[in-house]
Amino acid sequence: MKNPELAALRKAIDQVDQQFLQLLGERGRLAQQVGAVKQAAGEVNFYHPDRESEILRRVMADNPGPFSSEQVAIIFREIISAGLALEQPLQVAYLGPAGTFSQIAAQKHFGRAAVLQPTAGIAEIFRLVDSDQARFGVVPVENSTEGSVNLSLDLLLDYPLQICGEVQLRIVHNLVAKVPISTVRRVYVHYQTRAQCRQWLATHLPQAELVDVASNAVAAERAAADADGSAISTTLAAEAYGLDILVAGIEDNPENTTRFLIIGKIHTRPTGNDKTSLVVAAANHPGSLHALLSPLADAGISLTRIESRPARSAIWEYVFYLDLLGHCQDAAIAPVLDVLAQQASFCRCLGSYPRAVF
Ligand SMILES: O=C(O)C(=O)C[C@]1(C(=O)O)C=C[C@@H](O)C=C1
Repeated sequence: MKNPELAALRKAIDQVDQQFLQLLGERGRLAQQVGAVKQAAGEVNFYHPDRESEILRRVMADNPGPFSSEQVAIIFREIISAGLALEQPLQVAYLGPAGTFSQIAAQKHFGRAAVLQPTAGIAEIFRLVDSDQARFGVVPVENSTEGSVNLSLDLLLDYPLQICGEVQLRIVHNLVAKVPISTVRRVYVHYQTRAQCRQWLATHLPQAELVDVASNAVAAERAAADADGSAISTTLAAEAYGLDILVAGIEDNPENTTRFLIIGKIHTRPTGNDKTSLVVAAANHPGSLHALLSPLADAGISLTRIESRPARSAIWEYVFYLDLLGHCQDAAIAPVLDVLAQQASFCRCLGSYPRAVF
C-alpha cells in the first residue's frame, strides 16, 4: 500500500543526498588541490593531525543535531580519511593480526582509507616507523585497569620517534568460540586481556586452562582451530575466524579503556587542546624529583600522568614518563620545560600532540 507521506520524505532524502554528493565531490577536489600544493612545496608527509583535530572539534561543537557529536565526528573522520587518501596513501603499522583492538584504534584515529600494516609485536611497529617502512604506528601505552604497557614506554625511549597523537578506546572483551560454554576446556587469551577479565574467568571458567597468546586476534585464530577451545577477543576477530560471541562484555571494569599513542616522525603545531609527553631522570639525591616537578606545579601546568620505569642504564636508576596538558610551544609551557631540562639529569620531549578528540 503506497504511503504518500513516506514517499515525500524519501524524495526529500534523495534530494539532500544529491546535495551531499556534490559537496563531497567538491571537498575531494579541494583535498586534491591541497595535495598538489604540498607536493609542489616538497612536503614529505601530507597528514596533519593538528588540522584534523581542529576540524573534528569544530564539527562536534557546531553539530546542530539530531546526530550525536561522536557520530558526526565518526562521519567526518571518514571524509577526511578519504580526502587524505586522494592526496597521499598513508601506511600505518599496528599490533596485528587483523581483528585486534589496535586495528580498531588505528581505524578510529586514521579512518578506513588508511593502509594498515599488521605486525607481530609492538617492537616491530617502532622498527617499521623508524626505518620508514610505515609512516605512522599505533601502540598501546596504558589500560585503565592494568596500567602501563611497559614495552611501549621503553621503546619510546629507545627510538628517536615522536608521539603525534593519541586514541582512547573503550575495550569490550567477549568470550568467543565455536562450541557452547559448557564444553569449553581452554581459553586463549592475551596476558593484558587476562588481567582485565580475571574475576570473570575465576567465576565462570575456574577449571579452564588459560593459554597465553600474542594478541586478542591470535586468541581467536587459535580458538577456531581447537574443538574445546575458546578465546577472549574482539567482535571483529570473532567474525574473521567464524566464532560465536558466547558472552559479551566480560571485562571486570565496565569503564575498561586502553590509550594508544600514534608514533611517527612529525612535529605538530599547537591547537589549544594538546598534550606533551616527556621522559626525565632526576639527579640521585633526596628531593630531586620534587625539585623537578615543582616548576610545573608553580606554573599551574596539569600533569595527567607520571610513571617510573627502570632506566636500564644502571641498576636502581629510574626515568619518569610525564604527560602534561599543553603544547611544548605554548607560551605557558615552553619556559617551564626549559627549567625542567636544566634541572633534570636527563630530559627528552617525546612529543606534543592533539588530545584524543572522541
Ligand atoms: O588541510 C590539509 O592539510 C589537508 O590535507 C586536508 C585534510 C582534510 O581533509 O581536511 C586532509 C588531511 C590532513 O591530515 C588534514 C586535513
